[in-house]
Amino acid sequence: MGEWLYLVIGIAALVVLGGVGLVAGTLRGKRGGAVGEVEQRDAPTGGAGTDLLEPPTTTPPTTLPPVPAPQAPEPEAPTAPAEPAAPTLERPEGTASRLQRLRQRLAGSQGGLGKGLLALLSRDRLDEDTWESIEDTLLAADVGVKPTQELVEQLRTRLRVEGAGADVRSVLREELVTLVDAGMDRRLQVSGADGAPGVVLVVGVNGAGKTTTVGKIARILVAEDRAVTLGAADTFRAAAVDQLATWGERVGVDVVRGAEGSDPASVAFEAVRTGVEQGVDTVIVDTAGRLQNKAGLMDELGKVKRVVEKQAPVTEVLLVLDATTGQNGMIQARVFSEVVDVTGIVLTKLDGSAKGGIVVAVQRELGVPVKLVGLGEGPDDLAPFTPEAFVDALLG
Ligand SMILES: Nc1nc2c(ncn2[C@@H]2O[C@H](COP(=O)(O)OP(=O)(O)OP(=O)(O)O)[C@@H](O)[C@H]2O)c(=O)[nH]1
Repeated sequence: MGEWLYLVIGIAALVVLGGVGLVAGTLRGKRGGAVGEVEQRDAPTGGAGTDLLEPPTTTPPTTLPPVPAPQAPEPEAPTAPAEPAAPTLERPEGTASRLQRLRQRLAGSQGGLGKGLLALLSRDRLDEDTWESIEDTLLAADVGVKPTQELVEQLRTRLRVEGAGADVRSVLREELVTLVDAGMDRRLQVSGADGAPGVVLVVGVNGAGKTTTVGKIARILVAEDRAVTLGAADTFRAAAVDQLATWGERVGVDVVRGAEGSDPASVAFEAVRTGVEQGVDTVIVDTAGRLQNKAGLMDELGKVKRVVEKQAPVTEVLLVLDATTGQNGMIQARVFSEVVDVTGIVLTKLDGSAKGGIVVAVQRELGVPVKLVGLGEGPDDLAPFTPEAFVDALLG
């Protein structure tokens, strides 16, 4: 009996131990499936009890950069609707510095004429050959035949009378100033009467520098704190209208323009009407310069002047001439002066021509003073014409 009891207890103990092992094995198998095959194989295994109790590690692999926590997008600050940037206005160059700068340029382009004359006149003997060379020098500079003969005659007389002690330079200076005619009134008529604006019509053939000159005059007036309106009545060339609009924008001056090909007279009328309405000091009108025939030109410019004068009297008609065109320029000058009452001449491109003598020739031809000279393509390269400064630039 005792032996049977030992046998039953032994079997019972074996059954209990086997059951415990079976349960533990099953539990271990369940945990491994949850983490994944690779990790289950490589992970260091601790004791069976610890695996069961601790939560699976969630540490990310160190080779991967930490994933930034997603952030809620920041609300964008409300932006005010963008306002168009105000154009930066240019400040045109003041008169004093412009004149000083341009005198030097004039001396650069015209100095050869004066120096050439001085060299010839300073010879020990002024024989016929020398006088002929003096004439040729003046003619080559476009002074014109009659003024050349007059000047040579005057110089001959004075140098003969004053003899060997004559100051050749000052004699030449005086005679040149007389030739250029210091007595003419060269002021620009840019002011109107009775509260009306001054009205300046700018005429001339295309390419002479009309539009550029209108822009440059506007800058001179703006530099003098005058209110200005521009009229783009050169409606035959769209680019001329755009060009003028740009000149205006740069100094904050209104430009009245019409559609391409519209009636120049109506644009001119509108420009002056706007100027009167806004109470500006000066309206400058750029006109078209088609020279296809005199009758057509006369019709066009005559009409512009007539309609403009319904608003305010025209105070100045400026004829723009390209100094480099020589005799051609003189022919144009004649035609324009027959069509409109030219009151002043603007000689452009004197910087690119050694033929400053055209100043004398054109004044003689038209009986009208040169009032302004263009001395470059820069926006402030326009200067009032003064005979003394001109002659000094010639003589260097
Ligand atoms: N060197 C030099 N060039 C000038 C001068 N004045 C004008 N120009 C140039 O001459 C060219 C013609 O000038 P514009 O003002 O367009 O001539 P325009 O008479 O109005 O001609 P359209 O616009 O065709 O009617 C431009 O390239 C100007 O820059 C000047 O005094 N010196």
